[in-house]
Amino acid sequence: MKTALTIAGSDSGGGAGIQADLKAFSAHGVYGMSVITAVTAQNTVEVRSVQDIETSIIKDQIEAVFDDIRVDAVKIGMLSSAKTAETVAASLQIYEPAIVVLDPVMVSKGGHHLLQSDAISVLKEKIIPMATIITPNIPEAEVLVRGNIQSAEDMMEACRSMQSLGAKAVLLKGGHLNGEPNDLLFDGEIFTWINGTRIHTKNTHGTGCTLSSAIAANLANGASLIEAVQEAKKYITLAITHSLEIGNGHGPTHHFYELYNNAKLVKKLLVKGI
Ligand SMILES: Nc1ncnc2c1ncn2[C@@H]1O[C@H](COP(=O)(O)OP(=O)(O)O)[C@@H](O)[C@H]1O
Ligand SMILES: Cc1ncc(COP(=O)(O)O)c(N)n1
Repeated sequence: MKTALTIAGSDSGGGAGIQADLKAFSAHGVYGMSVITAVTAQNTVEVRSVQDIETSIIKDQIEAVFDDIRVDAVKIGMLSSAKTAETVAASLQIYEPAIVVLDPVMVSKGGHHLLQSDAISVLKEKIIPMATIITPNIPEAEVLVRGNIQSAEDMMEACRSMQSLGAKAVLLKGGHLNGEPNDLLFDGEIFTWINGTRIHTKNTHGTGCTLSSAIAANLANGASLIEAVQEAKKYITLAITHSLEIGNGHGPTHHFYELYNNAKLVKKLLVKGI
């Protein structure tokens, strides 16, 4: 069985962060592991408080996993502080994981800051250069490139600028712009639009976490970058289509194990002509 490790924050409400990542890994048939960077007291409405985990414990968690278990892919989410980002960068440098999917989480759907501003330079200088792919949304990309992104041309320019920070590829998510949620993949040479259809729901808590974890799981399972992203887009679309009316705020996406796996099985059988 392939394995994936998420390095991210805990969401007590279960919709985003570590909890969403592990659910997405399982739905893809990948063995999930976790390094917790921060504990958030959170539900579908708000983030009430955040406790950063001591950096020595973050380092220990990373070492405990890598010293014992083969890690096929790493997904990085909420890093919270500059010292946490420094610790994650230094620890990963020792193990040099081949696949790193970075979701540069900055602000929650409810507007709570999940990354302190002095951590942005560490993210840019030390974490992004080790990423196979980074998956910013529009507001996160605007912080990383220090500019406004409104059009398709702006998205292309932002991708180029972020890729030049050292990531192998960039998936700029268009969900925060008006119109269809079309994402743009740039691998350093080719631009590919990964188009979507907007689902009208408020239940989008954890969509970014889910998408990046699905990409990590697909890469762990041996998919090419473009296949990993295209399949993950199908997965997140299904997960939003069947999102859950849980809580009073932004409800979580549904990690639709049976439907997702059945859909893949039917496709396989059709290809084989069975
Ligand atoms: N209402 C929606 N309907 C369909 N797809 C969406 C919707 N909102 C976001 N997406 C897609 O979900 C994925 C996660 O994006 P986004 O919500 O922008 O992430 P984040 O949680 O980082 O803000 C992207 O592929 C985006 O295009
Ligand atoms: C621990 C943690 N990590 C990430 C997010 C972002 O998810 P969203 O953008 O859907 O609020 C979150 N709310 N909490």
